[in-house]
Amino acid sequence: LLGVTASKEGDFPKWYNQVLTRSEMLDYYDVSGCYIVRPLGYFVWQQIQEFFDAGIRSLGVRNCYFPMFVSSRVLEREKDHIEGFAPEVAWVTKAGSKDLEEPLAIRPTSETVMYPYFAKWIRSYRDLPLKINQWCSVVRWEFKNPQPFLRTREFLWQEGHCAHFTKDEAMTEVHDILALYRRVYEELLAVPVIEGVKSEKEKFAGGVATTTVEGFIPTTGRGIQGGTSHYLGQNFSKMFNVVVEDPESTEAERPKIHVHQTSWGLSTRTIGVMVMIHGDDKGLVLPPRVAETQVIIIPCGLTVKSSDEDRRRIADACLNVEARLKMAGVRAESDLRENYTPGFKYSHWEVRGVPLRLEVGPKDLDKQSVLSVRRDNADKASMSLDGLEESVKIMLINIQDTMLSKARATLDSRVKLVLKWEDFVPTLNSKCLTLIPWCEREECEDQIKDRSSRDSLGDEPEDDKAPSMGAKSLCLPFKQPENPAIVPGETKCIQCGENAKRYALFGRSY
Ligand SMILES: O=C1CCCN[C@@H]1CCCn1cnc2cc(F)c(F)cc2c1=O
Ligand SMILES: [Mg+2]
Repeated sequence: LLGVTASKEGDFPKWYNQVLTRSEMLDYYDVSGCYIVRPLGYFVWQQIQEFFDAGIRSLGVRNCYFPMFVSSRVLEREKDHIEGFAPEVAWVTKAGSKDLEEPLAIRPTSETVMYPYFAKWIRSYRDLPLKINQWCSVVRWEFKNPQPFLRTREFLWQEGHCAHFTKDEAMTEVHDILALYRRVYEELLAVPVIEGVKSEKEKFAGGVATTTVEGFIPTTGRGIQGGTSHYLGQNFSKMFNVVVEDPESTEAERPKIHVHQTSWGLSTRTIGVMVMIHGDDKGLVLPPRVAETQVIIIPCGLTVKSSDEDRRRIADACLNVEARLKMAGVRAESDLRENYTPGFKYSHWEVRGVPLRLEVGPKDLDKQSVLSVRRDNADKASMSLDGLEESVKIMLINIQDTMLSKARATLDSRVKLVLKWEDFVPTLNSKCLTLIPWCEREECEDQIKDRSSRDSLGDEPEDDKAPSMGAKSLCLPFKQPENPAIVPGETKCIQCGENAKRYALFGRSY
């Protein structure tokens, strides 16, 4: 067994690689940008799927499946939708030794695949709302350096696509879905996120508005887009002619109304964010909600002098505790391997992120108790065998809550109000995000990115590495700071001096 030897603060990329591979969450693959999601990692994705699927089902969304191949005619249906993305599109051009009549794109997202069928299926307003989702993989041949889970050339996601008769109904759904994304992060992954709307520059160009949940990686001080829910308006329904007759009209030839659409996506990037935030120098730290093994039971206190009778007594006690916890719905396992020391086993399961360890020794048993050890903060506590199920369940809930509240405290401490431009770059350099009064003009955003990529204030970068990465707008948070509140017409944008409209969250990002 190899534990994690890299330090999270010392060599983050190497640490991240070691945590993922030595916890057995993921393995590398010989196609650059592609990775193998191993069972421990896949279990996390399955918990996310189960939770999110139940959530969208209760919103009336039905799952479906569309082909992964898109003809060039269909993909390039609308030039401006696709133009910026063309370099990322992967194409199939041959079958065997024969060239295909026409090359087929592998779906990078499914708007152009689905919406011709929306036009075919939606005839009357009674066919609305149409609410569908698919769980699938998509391929985007990104050229920026790949990172497991965070930026991969193929990734698993869900993409929801809905059509509504009214804008209000569509907007309500956009926010309902964003709330579900927030719950996936906070309730399952114990990751706090900031909800808001994207700037004009950062939004999905094909839509009208993009709402987002933004995460934060404290080790690098960088923000990360966690999931997006778009209000598409009538852009795509005009492009694909998705119309219904106006039910209110009394004319013979009733006017056609273009439907109001939404689309929303969440991917396996969620898993990378969770690992980066909670992992430590012993390896993976899993929130109990998504841990395949929540409790590992390990015999201890036995020595070479221990009698066979003692060994059997301890082993039986472990199996009994395991059975009781399983009966109570806790995902518990015993590690009774003969040829490994307790210490070896502790490390083995720590690198794998198991949230709670129970040590079962002769002395504990004499007292009808076991020793519990938490993975998140290493706290030890003796637990009576009497009522053990309840004690363990309460402990797991406490671990889940503590992980979220710690991560939230860190996030809160790293978001700084910046009211003067001269504080902007130094705040980024201290691994923080900034909340700034902002004019929301696209050219101002470009200037901010440029002025923050060079260390333009003359203070030399700490080391002579490449100049720091520019800051981008992450979102305009729904929760706006109230002190000091933006005074329309008075408060100025800290970069360009124009009137500020709202506070914007800016930072370096993935
Ligand atoms: O972000 C979502 C949620 C799920 C459904 N799609 C939307 C917008 C996706 C935006 N996007 C994102 N990336 C893309 C990459 C491509 F190669 C390409 F051809 C198109 C796109 C592209 O449209
Ligand atoms: Mg992209």
